Amino acid sequence: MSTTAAPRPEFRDREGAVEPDLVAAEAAAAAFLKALGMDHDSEHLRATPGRMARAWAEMLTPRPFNLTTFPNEEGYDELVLARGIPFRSICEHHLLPFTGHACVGYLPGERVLGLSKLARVVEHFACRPQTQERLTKQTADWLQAQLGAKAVGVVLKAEHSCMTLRGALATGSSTVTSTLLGTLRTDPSSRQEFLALAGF
Ligand SMILES: Nc1nc2c(ncn2[C@@H]2O[C@H](COP(=O)(O)OP(=O)(O)OP(=O)(O)O)[C@@H](O)[C@H]2O)c(=O)[nH]1
Ligand SMILES: [Zn+2]
Repeated sequence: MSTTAAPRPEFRDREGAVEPDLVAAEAAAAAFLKALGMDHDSEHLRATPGRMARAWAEMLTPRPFNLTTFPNEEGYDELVLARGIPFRSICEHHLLPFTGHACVGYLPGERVLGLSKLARVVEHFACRPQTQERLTKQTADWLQAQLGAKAVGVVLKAEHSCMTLRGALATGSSTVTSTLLGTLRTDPSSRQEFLALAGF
């Protein structure tokens, strides 16, 4: 009996995005350090502009991944939640990192998503200058559009270094954001169940 493999399209939503120019980024990093009065001729700092360029390119370039879904043969109709997904992103206001954990869940329809993809989609949208609100909503909207899920919930809790290591110096503070779609938004008991399972 022949079986037909389920489609596994590679997810890239930034077709046509400009590849990082590491040579130009290194020169800009060197100029940046010089403008801040840093002597990058010292042995420790000599290679720093190149490291800066590669580090920022790494943090701002999403890794493509396969959208592996499976038929929901058992008709599983309860929430699927992945909790404690670590993520790091870059605040678009200061270009400083914010880091935390995500809880991503959905109520399956005809297909279920490979579990690791719940983490990969957060990482995907995190690899760009972001606000926490947008990252939360993009993750939820993507899941709903891709899966035809009956409900989607995303909660992020993060520490913004722009707020803790400088400026307000609000050490230890964290920011929580959530996007609930479908029945998680409209049905108070489903919403309550999701938030209880999410542990927020
Ligand atoms: N809503 C939202 N604001 C953010 C996020 N990341 C950083 N910010 C805020 O963006 C704002 C930028 O404010 P500005 O007044 O232009 O910048 P600033 O002078 O450096 O402000 P301070 O951080 O208060 O020193 C700050 O209040 C940051 O806390 C985010 O993900 N969401
Ligand atoms: Zn910031």
